[in-house]
Amino acid sequence: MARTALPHDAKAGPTKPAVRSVTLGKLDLGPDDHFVDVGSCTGAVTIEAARRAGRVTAIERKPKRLETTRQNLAANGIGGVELIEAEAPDGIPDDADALFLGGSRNYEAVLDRAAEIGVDRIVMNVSRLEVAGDAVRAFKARDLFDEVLQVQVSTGYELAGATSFDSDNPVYVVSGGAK
Ligand SMILES: C[S@@+](CC[C@H](N)C(=O)[O-])C[C@H]1O[C@@H](n2cnc3c(N)ncnc32)[C@H](O)[C@@H]1O
Repeated sequence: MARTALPHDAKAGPTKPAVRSVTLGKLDLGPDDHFVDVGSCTGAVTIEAARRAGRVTAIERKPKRLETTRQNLAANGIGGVELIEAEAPDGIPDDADALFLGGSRNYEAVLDRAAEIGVDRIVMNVSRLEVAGDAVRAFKARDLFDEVLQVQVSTGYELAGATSFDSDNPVYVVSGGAK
């Protein structure tokens, strides 16, 4: 798999590489899938999803960040992604097979829409504990819940000829889908 270059940054994001791996593992994308990235921001998840899914739609409410998604997609040589400036659930297409919530604004309405159109795989990443609890309850209330993971990653770096570790904050990865 090609490395993901993110030469253009944004105030939020990117989803860290190891967390992207877990997220994309849960999404299990293939060539028949239409994937929707809600809150595409730097485009880090959009780019890696576009290498796997047949179709990708990226939705971002902030125009500057959507432009960052566009620039980073181009920097990775990826075309064909539909970019929508909207605040989801607006913009979510009827034929979505898999959906990622990287942004939590309106997430209950996004889950309502995902349940209504029968999205098969849904992943939401959350960093704040209380929001994670609320998100788990929201997945369960709509019969969308499968699992929540707490992902905590430490990355090795060289220190005095040996290896030490830098820790990232934990991320809660809530996953499931319409039954
Ligand atoms: C933490 S960032 C996502 C990071 C992204 N996955 C990446 O790798 O760069 C959250 C983003 O979601 C956007 N966002 C939040 N709620 C949204 C919604 N309902 N619709 C569209 N964008 C949303 C925010 O503007 C922000 O850019």
